[in-house]
Amino acid sequence: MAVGEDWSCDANDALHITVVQPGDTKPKTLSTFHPQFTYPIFGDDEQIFGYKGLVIRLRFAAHDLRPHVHISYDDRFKAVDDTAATDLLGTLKPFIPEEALINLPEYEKNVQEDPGAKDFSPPGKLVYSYDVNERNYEIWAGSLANPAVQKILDRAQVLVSLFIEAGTPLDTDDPEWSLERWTVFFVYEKVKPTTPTASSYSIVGYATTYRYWMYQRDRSETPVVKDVAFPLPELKISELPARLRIAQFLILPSHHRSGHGTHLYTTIHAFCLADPTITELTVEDPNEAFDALRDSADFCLLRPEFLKHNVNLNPDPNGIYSGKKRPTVVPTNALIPTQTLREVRTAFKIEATQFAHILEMYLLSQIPKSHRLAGGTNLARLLIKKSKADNPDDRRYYWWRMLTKQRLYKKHRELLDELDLTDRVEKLDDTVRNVEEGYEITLGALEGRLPEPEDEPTEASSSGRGKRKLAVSDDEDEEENGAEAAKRPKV
Ligand SMILES: CC(=O)SCCNC(=O)CCNC(=O)[C@H](O)C(C)(C)COP(=O)(O)OP(=O)(O)OC[C@H]1O[C@@H](n2cnc3c(N)ncnc32)[C@H](O)[C@@H]1OP(=O)(O)O
Repeated sequence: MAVGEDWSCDANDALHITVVQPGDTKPKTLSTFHPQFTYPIFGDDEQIFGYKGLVIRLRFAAHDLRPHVHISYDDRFKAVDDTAATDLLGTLKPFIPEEALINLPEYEKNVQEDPGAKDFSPPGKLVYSYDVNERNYEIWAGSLANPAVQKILDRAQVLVSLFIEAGTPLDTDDPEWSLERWTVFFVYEKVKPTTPTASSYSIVGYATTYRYWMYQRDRSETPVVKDVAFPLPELKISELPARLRIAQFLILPSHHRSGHGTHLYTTIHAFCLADPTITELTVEDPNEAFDALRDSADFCLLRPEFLKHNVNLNPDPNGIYSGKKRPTVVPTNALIPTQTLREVRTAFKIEATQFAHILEMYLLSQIPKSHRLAGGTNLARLLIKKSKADNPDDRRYYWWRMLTKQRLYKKHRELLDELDLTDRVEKLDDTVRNVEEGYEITLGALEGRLPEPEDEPTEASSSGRGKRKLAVSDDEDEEENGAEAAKRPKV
């Protein structure tokens, strides 16, 4: 063993995840991919010490995710004093079920000759079917209290540590009443079985969701102390008002960017709409890719509703444009139909911050591009002229920025109030620009996919000047309930 030889390797490269299905004589590979992260298992450096040519193969049967771990390497570091090769099995054991540790021939036999495969159907109920490129897919949903759901989830959970940043596997040993809060959605492809005894299902992805009790107080009723008889009637958690929260959401890499994530998300959303006890759909720690998916899906969902109600920014709120006095507050109620929007949000069960994002994106899309930053509008001129700009689309854009700044200010008030006025204005300007750029990316990605609205906004020119300080107070009686419910890094 040469001194200074490099015995470390990248854990993400060493770990191969393989989906298998029965073949002619032994299981064959359907897809293979590497994890996105291994730090929850191998530490922050994602390095494994003590092996050359290391391959850790984590196999899953395509239908029921029967797992297997197989480790192979060319050479292993011989321990010197305290320095020894990583104990691979010991490190992996907390993350994989015990059943994954049998020998490979036995595993292959189990997959090849699985007597239950032919009649296997995903656990729970079939809730949605769809086609992509002439391939059929199904989404099944079941309670985590169902042992069949639990079994597949237990087998899949290691993927959370490998693909969802800061994701933690669920504890499926919880008491039944708690497991009943969880609904797991599985996406499967319906395939032609590879052998007469093979399954016709192949995993694509899954999501876990849970009911999160929502406190609701009827403010029209004065609270009174009541005499009630004990014991109190038993409460069923499934009957209490709740938010539904998406905890983990995963599509296997071999199926990415084919619309499965969107189908899964919209199915979960439809599940919320159909359940009268669920008031809102929220998401736990969404990442950037999930945000992009959710924003596109929610935009497509809400856009027809906004069009139906002619939602648009009023370029002349309260006749201010024609008046002499400049407004000192953002006249929200005069700018947008707040009551209608509240009703749309409630009906569609979209969480408040997410709804605000989609509304802002929609209102921006209604301003012709040449009057937005992305189309090269003259912002310096607009900031002089402000709400007195001659062109209604310039005024719309001005008010769009003010509305968005108002939301951002409310959300980050504590932080912003620590800054002096000039820095605060600059910070808000930077933030609104970032937000706008993000919306433009999503709108750009959706371009061409959306039906053209009948009344397209018109293009026009702008000019003028003026000066005024930033107004961030609000005249809207805003509904605070749940506005910050989901943890979301996005502003
Ligand atoms: C609550 C949570 O669990 S957050 C964690 C989410 N899960 C993960 O990150 C695990 C690993 N990644 C995945 O499972 C998948 O990549 C997902 C779920 C993020 C996306 O699933 P997909 O099936 O690929 O999404 P889908 O094909 O429906 O994409 C819809 C849109 O979302 C956006 N999108 C999807 N993936 C990405 C990405 N990696 N980066 C940026 N945008 C993305 C795009 O706008 C895409 O439309 P396009 O493909 O036409 O451009």
